[in-house]
Amino acid sequence: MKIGIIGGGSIGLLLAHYLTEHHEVRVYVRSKKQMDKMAAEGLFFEKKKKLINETINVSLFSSWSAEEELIIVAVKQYQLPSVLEKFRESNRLKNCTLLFLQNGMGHLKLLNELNAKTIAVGTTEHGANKIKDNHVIHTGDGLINLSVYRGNNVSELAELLAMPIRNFPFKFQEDWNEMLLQKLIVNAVINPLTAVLNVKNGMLLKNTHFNYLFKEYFKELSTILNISNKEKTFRHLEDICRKTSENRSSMLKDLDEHRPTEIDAILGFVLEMAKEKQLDAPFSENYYHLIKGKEYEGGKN
Ligand SMILES: NC(=O)C1=CN([C@@H]2O[C@H](COP(=O)(O)OP(=O)(O)OC[C@H]3O[C@@H](n4cnc5c(N)ncnc54)[C@H](OP(=O)(O)O)[C@@H]3O)[C@@H](O)[C@H]2O)C=CC1
Ligand SMILES: CC(C)(CO)C(=O)C(=O)O
Repeated sequence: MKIGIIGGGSIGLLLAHYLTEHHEVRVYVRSKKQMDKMAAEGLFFEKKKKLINETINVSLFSSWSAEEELIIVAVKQYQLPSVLEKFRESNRLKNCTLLFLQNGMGHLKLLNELNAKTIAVGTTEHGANKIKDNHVIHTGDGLINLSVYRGNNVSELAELLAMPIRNFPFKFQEDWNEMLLQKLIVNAVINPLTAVLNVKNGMLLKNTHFNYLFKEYFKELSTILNISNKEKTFRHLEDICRKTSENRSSMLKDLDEHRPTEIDAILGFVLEMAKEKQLDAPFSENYYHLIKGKEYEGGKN
């Protein structure tokens, strides 16, 4: 199958490496510098200190013309508007299946107006880190959950699922809302807390004061998001925190590196839900503004 990956960042390059095994893949980047480097030197894929150099088809996204059956969008949530603008200009989008892999749920309302054949959403449980324009490190094994958000022609997703890739599983989920909520709650608790407190994920369990905030904040979020099995979800959250105890969360890293964060996609969405349901959200509101304030200050901790 022909697959286009929009965004040659950590997740885009990770996907390019693994999907090339069974599919005809092309990565669409936005800078000519990155395209030239990848074209000249290939992609360097690193895992557990083993380095592979391979050829990957690469083009500028400005030249994208919806030729692929499956388009995977691997940009950050706040980078979606310019991608969607180009999608809307294409009269061939109706033939494509789009798969969006952004964290959070703030982007869903943006997808409704697209006239693609099928719109799928996914959550990524891998860790990946792009260290150069053509060098990505697979830092943590996981899986990608997929679900259909709109449309009923799932042939491209079925093809993806039917050709298993070693160490890179895809898992189909019936309920997109439940799938995204489970990931949202993890990111909504761990990311803002670690970013405000400037600590690794594990410290939210180890430091009794931070752990108190972790628990109280989960209670607020699980009410706003109407989480049905609160105990099970809380255990899952603790488990992720334990498994990633040495990680600096992506939000903390974004602030460290003076980049915008995905706070709008994550807590912006939570605050909209709270408003809709007329629920108080003191923790969420505070963490939202603390992170926005840090972004404004240039992310200096
Ligand atoms: N990295 C990880 O381990 C994980 C990431 N995720 C989620 O996956 C999503 C992607 O994250 P990640 O890969 O880390 O992010 P990165 O910032 O590494 O990559 C985003 C890429 O998108 C590119 N991009 C932005 N706008 C455009 C455009 N208009 N056309 C073409 N390319 C564009 C950027 O290009 P440029 O470099 O030129 O700015 C960048 O290379 C996020 O929502 C994140 O939360 C989820 C779980 C784990
Ligand atoms: C699971 C977690 C919290 C791991 O750090 C993550 O997804 C992130 O940092 O964005």
